[in-house]
Amino acid sequence: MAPKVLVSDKLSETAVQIFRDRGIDVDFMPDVGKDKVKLREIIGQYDGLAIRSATKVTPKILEAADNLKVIARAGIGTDNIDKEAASKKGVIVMNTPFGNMITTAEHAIAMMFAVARQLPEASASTHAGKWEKSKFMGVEVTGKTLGVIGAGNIGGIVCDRARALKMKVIAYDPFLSEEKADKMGVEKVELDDLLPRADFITLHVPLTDQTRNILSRENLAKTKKGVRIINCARGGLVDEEALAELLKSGHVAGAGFDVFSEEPATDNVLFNLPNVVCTPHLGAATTEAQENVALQVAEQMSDYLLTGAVTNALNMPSVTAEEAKVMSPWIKLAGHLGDFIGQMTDEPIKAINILYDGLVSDMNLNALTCAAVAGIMKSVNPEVNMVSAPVIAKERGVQISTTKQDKSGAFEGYIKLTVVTDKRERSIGGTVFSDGKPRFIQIKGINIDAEIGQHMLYTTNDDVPGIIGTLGQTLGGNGVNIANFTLGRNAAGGEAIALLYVDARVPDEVVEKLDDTGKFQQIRPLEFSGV
Ligand SMILES: NC(=O)C1=CN([C@@H]2O[C@H](COP(=O)(O)OP(=O)(O)OC[C@H]3O[C@@H](n4cnc5c(N)ncnc54)[C@H](O)[C@@H]3O)[C@@H](O)[C@H]2O)C=CC1
Ligand SMILES: O=C(O)C(=O)COP(=O)(O)O
Repeated sequence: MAPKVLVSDKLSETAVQIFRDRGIDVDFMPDVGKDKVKLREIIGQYDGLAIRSATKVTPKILEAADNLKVIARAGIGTDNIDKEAASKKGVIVMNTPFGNMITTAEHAIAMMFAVARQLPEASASTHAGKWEKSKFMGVEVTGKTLGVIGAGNIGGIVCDRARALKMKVIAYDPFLSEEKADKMGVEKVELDDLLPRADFITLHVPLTDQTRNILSRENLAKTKKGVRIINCARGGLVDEEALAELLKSGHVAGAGFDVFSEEPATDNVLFNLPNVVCTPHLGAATTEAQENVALQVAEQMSDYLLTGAVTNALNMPSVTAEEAKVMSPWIKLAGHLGDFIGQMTDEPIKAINILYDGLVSDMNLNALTCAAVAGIMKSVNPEVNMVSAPVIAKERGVQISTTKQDKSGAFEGYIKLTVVTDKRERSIGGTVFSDGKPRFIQIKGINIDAEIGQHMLYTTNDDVPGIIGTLGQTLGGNGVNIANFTLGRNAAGGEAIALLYVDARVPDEVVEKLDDTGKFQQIRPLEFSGV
C-alpha cells in the first residue's frame, strides 16, 4: 500500500504534485493544522505530516499519530514541533534548512531600511494625502554598527548583505569560530559587548530554552540609546512589554518585528507604537522560498517513505539513498544482534559497546548504532525504533560507545555488540554474507555460524555427550521440526552453546522439558524493520 501523507499547512501545490508523481497518497488540507481537534482525529491514518508554522505538533497530536513515521517542516524553525515527544514516539523530524534562508535574510534587511526611514508611516501618510516631508527624518545605515545575534545560515547572509551596505558588523554567536568570523568579515563579540555598541540589532537564533527572552528587560536596558531592533527570527526572543516601554520612552528609536510571542498576533503591545514596523510572519513568504521548501519537503519525505533515505533530520542521522541500499542488511543485522543480546540480558544495562570491523567500519556508523541500540532497547520497550532508541537509552543512563577497526579476521567485516551490566558483560557478533543474509558468528566469545531464523531457541550447557540426541528427540517427539542447528563451544568439556532455528514457536512446556539438558531460552521473533 502506498504511504499516506497529510499536508496540514499552506504549502505550495508543487509539494502535492511531487508526492503524487512519486506514488505517495497525499491529502492536501491546508487549514487543518489550525484545528487541533480535527487534526488529532485524522492524524492516525498518516505515515507522514508536512507542515509550516501554523500546525503545532504537540504530545497530544503525537499520541494519536499511530502510524506516523515522519514530520517534515517546510521551513527552518521547528519550535512548533515537540521534538522530544516525536523522538520518543519514534517519529523522524525533518526541516529544510536552506530553502528560505535568503528570503528571510532579505526580509530582515528590508525591515532595517523600513525602520531607518520610517517607510510604512511615510507611505500611509502620503496615501492619506498629507505631504509630511519634514516629519519623517531617517538615519543612514552606512557606517553604522549592526549587532547580529545568531550568525548561522540566515544571520550569515544578513552579515554579508550588511557589509555590502558598508556597515560595521559585530556578531554574538557562541558557536561561531574566530576563523569563520574573520572569513565573514565580522567581529565576534560577547552579548554584553554587542548590546551597548550596536545601532541596529537583528536576531537570527532559533527559539530554544537558551535563547528564549535573550533580549530580556535587563539586556534591553543595556542597549545604546537610539538603537533599532529587528526580529525576523521568533517571537519569545524579545521581552515585548519591556521593548514597548523603551520605545515609548524614546530609548529605542524603532523596531521591525515579523514574529511575535503569540501568533497569529491580532493584539500585541508593540502594535500602533511610533516607528514600529510589523509584518505577519512573512520572513519566508516569497514565491522562490515557498517553491524551494515545498519541493524539498516533498522530495525528502518521499525519499524517506519509499527508500529509507534520511535527509535533514533533527533526531536521526542522515542516510543517503545509496547508503540505505548498501546498509540495509547491516542495519537489519545490527538490529537483530541488539534484539538477541537484549533478550539474553535480564539485568539493567549500564553500557553498550559496539565494535565495527572491516568493511562495515566505513559505513554510516551513526545509523548502525541507532539500529543496534534499538534492538537492545526492545527488551525495555517493544515499540522502540532507531529514532527513539537513543532517547530511551539516555533516559536510562545507558552509556553508548563505538570503536572501529580494520579487517581483523576471516570476515570482510563484522559488528560486535557488548552489553555491560553490574554483574557481567555479554557479547554477540554477526556479519552479512555476500548473499545479503545476516549471520551470527559469535556469542559470548564462542564462535558459531548461525543463520538467523524467525523462531529460535538458544541454549547454553556443559559440553557433555548425549545432549544433542536428547534435544532432537524431545523436540521431534513434540512435533517441533528443526530447520537448522548450530553448535559452538569454547573448549572440549567446557561451555557449549547451540542455536536452533525451528519452524514454529516451541510450546513453553517443551522448553521447560528441555531445561533438563541445559539452560534454554526461546528467542522472541527477531523482527527488525529499521525506523
Ligand atoms: N520569520 C521567518 O519567517 C523565519 C524565521 N526563521 C527563524 O530563524 C532562525 C534561524 O535560522 P537559521 O539561520 O537558518 O538557523 P541556523 O541554525 O543556521 O543558525 C542559528 C544560529 O544561532 C546560533 N545560536 C544558537 N544558540 C544561540 C545562543 N544561545 N546565542 C547566540 N547564538 C545562538 C547558532 O550557533 C547558529 O549559528 C530559525 O530557527 C527560525 O526560528 C527562519 C526562517 C524564516
Ligand atoms: O522557516 C521558518 O522557520 C519560518 O518561520 C517560516 O515560517 P512559515 O513557513 O512561513 O510559517
